Amino acid sequence: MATLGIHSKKHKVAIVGSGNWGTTIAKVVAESVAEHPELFEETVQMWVYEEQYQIPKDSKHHDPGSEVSTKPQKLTELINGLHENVKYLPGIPLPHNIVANPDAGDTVRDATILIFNLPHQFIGRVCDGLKGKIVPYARGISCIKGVEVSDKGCELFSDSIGEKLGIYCGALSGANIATEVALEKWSETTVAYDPPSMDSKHPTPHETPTGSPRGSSLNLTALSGHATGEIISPKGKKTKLLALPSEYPPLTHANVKKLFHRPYFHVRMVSDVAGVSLGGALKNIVAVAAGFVEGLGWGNNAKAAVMRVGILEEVKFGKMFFASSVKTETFTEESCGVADLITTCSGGRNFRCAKMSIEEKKPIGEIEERELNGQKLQGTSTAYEVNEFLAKQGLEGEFPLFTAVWSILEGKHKPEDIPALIEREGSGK
Ligand SMILES: NC(=O)C1=CN([C@@H]2O[C@H](COP(=O)(O)OP(=O)(O)OC[C@H]3O[C@@H](n4cnc5c(N)ncnc54)[C@H](O)[C@@H]3O)[C@@H](O)[C@H]2O)C=CC1
Ligand SMILES: O=C(CO)COP(=O)(O)O
Repeated sequence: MATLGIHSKKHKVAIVGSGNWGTTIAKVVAESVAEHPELFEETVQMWVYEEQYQIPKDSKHHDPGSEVSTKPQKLTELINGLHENVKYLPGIPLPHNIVANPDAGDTVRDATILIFNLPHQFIGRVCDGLKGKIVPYARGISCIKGVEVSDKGCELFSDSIGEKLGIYCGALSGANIATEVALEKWSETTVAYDPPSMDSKHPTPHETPTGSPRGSSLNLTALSGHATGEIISPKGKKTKLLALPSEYPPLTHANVKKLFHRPYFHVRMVSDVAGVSLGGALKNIVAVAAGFVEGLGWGNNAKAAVMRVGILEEVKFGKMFFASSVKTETFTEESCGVADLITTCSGGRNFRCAKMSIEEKKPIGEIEERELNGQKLQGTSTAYEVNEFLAKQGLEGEFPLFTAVWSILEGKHKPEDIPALIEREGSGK
């Protein structure tokens, strides 16, 4: 059996995205790779969507005598010079082994582990630009909270990234308000990584084609000296994969955990990629509803009612559309499920902006623009995307809370209508 000591290569890690959560995860990972030099290369490249940014007067970096403070500068240069993402994660010192890179292709060059962490509306285009630029046997982890709705139906980002780039992609999601994690306040997270069987030289019986629940099949035909195989998504889509060469440490649960686990960021590893991804995506719609009732001044009982129905709709959505792989326990027992619902409905951006929109009687988009300094809400667009998907099948009535949020955003109903809308027969079952 191979031990880590005999692996001649280390994993190079790249982060695709550098917003509030993207930069926080870059910090987490940069600390971990420095702690595990036997597994990972020390430098972590982080792709930054380049923009000009002027350091605000109240920043500790503001120096009226310096050009850096008086004129807008490239964000990448500010991050690399100050070791801080002054726009999206101000006030948090970043490890010096993070390199901000404006060139996405250059960021991922030679990386065997790609971490995708962008607002979900941008990921499709960014992945298109990465095609042909990644190592063919790279493996991915999506930290994105959202779903992709298209003519093909409703897909997980882990699947659509995997399919576009021809790689296996797992997911990380949890009760993780970025600023708290960045400040190293303790939290838990869930990482779903179901190692493709072709990555193992000695597959165990349950990893063989007929035994694997996700159906990853092993075909030891040599291609460029590596084993190949294919992975089958929860929706039955097949993606051809090149095995991770044996020169690299295997990406077992234990090794993937080492990439993210910190004393202040506790990782639980699972295999339910669909459950983890859906918990993170769908709770954002519920958080908008929680913000609406809070904005009305209705109190904690009302918010709890919305959360109760919300988690039932999350599970129902998973079971109805991703039946082959989703586990109820992922929603009820893991950080990515009930815990994320609670934290986001308590203090997340979706909750806060929805609350303000009701209090100030202004569209939520206007509040987002004013309050978030370029950060993006995911709950509003996810409410539209999920509604589009449900409406096509005439299933809106099966998900009254998700539908109510869409309907309120559309101006067809008022937040005061939520109790009646979710009271419909069968709701929450
Ligand atoms: N912020 C948080 O507390 C948490 C966020 N998440 C999830 O992580 C994902 C990423 O969120 P954040 O890092 O917080 O992003 P963010 O909300 O800070 O968004 C800003 C990011 O979007 C980028 N951006 C803006 N326009 C773009 C364009 N046209 N193309 C590409 N990128 C562009 C900006 O450069 C910046 O990196 C989301 O799905 C979110 O739901 C998950 C856990 C916690
Ligand atoms: O996902 C989050 C916490 O886990 C953050 O939620 P918001 O995007 O609503 O801030």
